[in-house]
Amino acid sequence: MKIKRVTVTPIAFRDPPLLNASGIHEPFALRSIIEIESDNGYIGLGESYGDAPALAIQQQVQDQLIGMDPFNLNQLRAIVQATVAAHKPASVAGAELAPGSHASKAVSNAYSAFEVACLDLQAHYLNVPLVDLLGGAIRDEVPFSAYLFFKYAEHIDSPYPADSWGEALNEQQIVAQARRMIEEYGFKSIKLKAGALEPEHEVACIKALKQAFPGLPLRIDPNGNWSLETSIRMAELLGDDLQYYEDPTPGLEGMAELHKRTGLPLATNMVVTDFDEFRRSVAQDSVQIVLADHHYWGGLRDTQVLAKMCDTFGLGVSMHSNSHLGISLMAMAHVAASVPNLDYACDTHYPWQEPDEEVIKGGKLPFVDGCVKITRAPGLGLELDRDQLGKLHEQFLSCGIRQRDDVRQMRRYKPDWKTVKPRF
Ligand SMILES: O=C([O-])C(=O)C[C@H](O)[C@@H](O)C(=O)[O-]
Ligand SMILES: [Mg+2]
Repeated sequence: MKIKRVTVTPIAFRDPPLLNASGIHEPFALRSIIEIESDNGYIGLGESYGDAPALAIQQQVQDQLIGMDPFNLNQLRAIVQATVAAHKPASVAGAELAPGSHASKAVSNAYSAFEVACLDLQAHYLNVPLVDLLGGAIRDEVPFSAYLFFKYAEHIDSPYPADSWGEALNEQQIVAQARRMIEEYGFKSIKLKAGALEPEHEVACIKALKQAFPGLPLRIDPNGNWSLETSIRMAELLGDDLQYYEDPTPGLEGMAELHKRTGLPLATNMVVTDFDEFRRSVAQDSVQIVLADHHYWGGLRDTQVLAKMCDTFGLGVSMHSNSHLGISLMAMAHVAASVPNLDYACDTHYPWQEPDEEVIKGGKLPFVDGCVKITRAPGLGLELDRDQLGKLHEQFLSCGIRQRDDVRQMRRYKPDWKTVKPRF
């Protein structure tokens, strides 16, 4: 079996005005959809970053895969490495919130984009679910958490009508957002994206969530926007309210000191983003839970390696997300299903994406009781809806955004918005 055709299609989909440590989401999020077709008619799908630098590498790799055996993932890695070495990728503004967009992650992120599509193709050829190529499913239902954001009701100068979630800036609105998400999807744990408003206010929102949903595990993620002192002060207010404390303060050293001073379990997708940082983190006990993300950790199989390393060094493992569609969700679910020590519900932005903006046949994937179900369908069990792909590609062409920049977007609301970090 040989690869006959590789297509990388950039897409844009509507994204709500979600607040974070950098600023605010732009009205469109970018992704790329990868299709790999074999000479005997099988197709594998992948989804990755659609920002210009990531897209440029994917487009440089795509034609080099023609004629390759889709089982030869070592050859894929070599092609990606040579391509990245030849074209030094540009750095990306605001990459800390989307670590896979960072130039240093160019190999792992491009490799991952094509690895998922090759594994999907292999699994279709063998007529088995993709997870079988990862050692088989330890669980066939993968739990996800309700991922809450502070948000405005609508985008500034919005190119489309407001989303149905409304404003969420105070305790009542955040509890209402959680209630809707839990009622619609059945999530059994809650994450609050923080680092956007005053820390005491964000902690008050956690307290309100605790009161409204007693017994549900809670997490807060200020994306490194709190100083060490603020993080300690908030830890005192939070007491034992949290399942884990995600990236409150920047840097491996800051997180190590915070853990030493509070004893709280710290999770990260910011200070441990590759195996070198993993090694440095273990040496100083910076974090206790690593949030994996196959998009920048070098694919599904390297995510399994990361999970094994976490197990070896006594760390927990959970999963990070960025704005994404169903191919990414299913790839996340398949690898999560294969990892024995994935003991936490994974993050997902999927509920924030609009129901009419999915590129797979059948529309948006369901969560049942907060879980994505792994079926026995071959591969990821997904088929592309070409009309939808075309529509979201047209939207990419017309939306004018080529690189995520939450700071630039916030300056449209607040012209003197600073990038200083930590802000609080
Ligand atoms: O856990 C995280 O840090 C994220 O999910 C990063 C994302 O970029 C999030 O901050 C967002 O979507 O604004
Ligand atoms: Mg995070």
